Amino acid sequence: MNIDSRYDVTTLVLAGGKSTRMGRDKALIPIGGVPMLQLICSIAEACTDKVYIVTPWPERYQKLLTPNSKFIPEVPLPEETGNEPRTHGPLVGFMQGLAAVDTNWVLLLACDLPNLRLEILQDWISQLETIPDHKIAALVQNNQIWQPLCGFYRRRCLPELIQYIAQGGRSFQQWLRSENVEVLPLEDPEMLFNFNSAV
Ligand SMILES: Nc1nc2c(ncn2[C@@H]2O[C@H](COP(=O)(O)OP(=O)(O)OP(=O)(O)O)[C@@H](O)[C@H]2O)c(=O)[nH]1
Ligand SMILES: [Mg+2]
Repeated sequence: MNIDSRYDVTTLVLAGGKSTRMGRDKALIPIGGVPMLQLICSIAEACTDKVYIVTPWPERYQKLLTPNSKFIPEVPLPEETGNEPRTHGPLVGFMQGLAAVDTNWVLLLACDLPNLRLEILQDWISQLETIPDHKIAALVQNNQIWQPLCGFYRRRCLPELIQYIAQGGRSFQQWLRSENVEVLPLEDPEMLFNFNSAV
């Protein structure tokens, strides 16, 4: 891996979902004895210099914090009323995290990727410098569907993202359809397996 690359990438880990399908907080499910959020942050710390957890409830995860990770507390958007649940989807969480980043690239990760592999992330990071300037993201694609929660975004996509969200957009797929995205290679799709229901 190009040793300079890790310093130009910040990891944002999204941990603000309601785990409705799973029925319990996916971030806390242990994998080999380690809560999944902690596992993801440890892997992220091994390949990027800065790691931020974007969540509306930092106090819930305080004890899991790995040495070089910090919280970005998520706040409701102005149009969200006090009666609504304090969560608004991964795209808004990503936007709020991105606003706090000062590197050119962001590695965005869900908190429920039990098969995440450090060496694959390192390999991707080492290739970031070859991605053409006009591409705002580099993601795995399966059957025309982008895998938005395990891939890279340029920080400069923030103004476009703010605009899309201000217009009411909340869908990664829809937003990405209007952007230039590089396809990331992934031989084994198992790495992107995520937990959604108890099996
Ligand atoms: N920060 C933040 N993360 C979110 C939000 N909604 C979902 N996520 C995260 O996005 C990732 C993928 O979300 P899902 O797989 O849909 O998980 P979920 O929303 O908790 O589960 P469901 O309620 O079953 O959809 C997980 O890491 C979630 O924690 C949100 O509003 N804010
Ligand atoms: Mg969800």
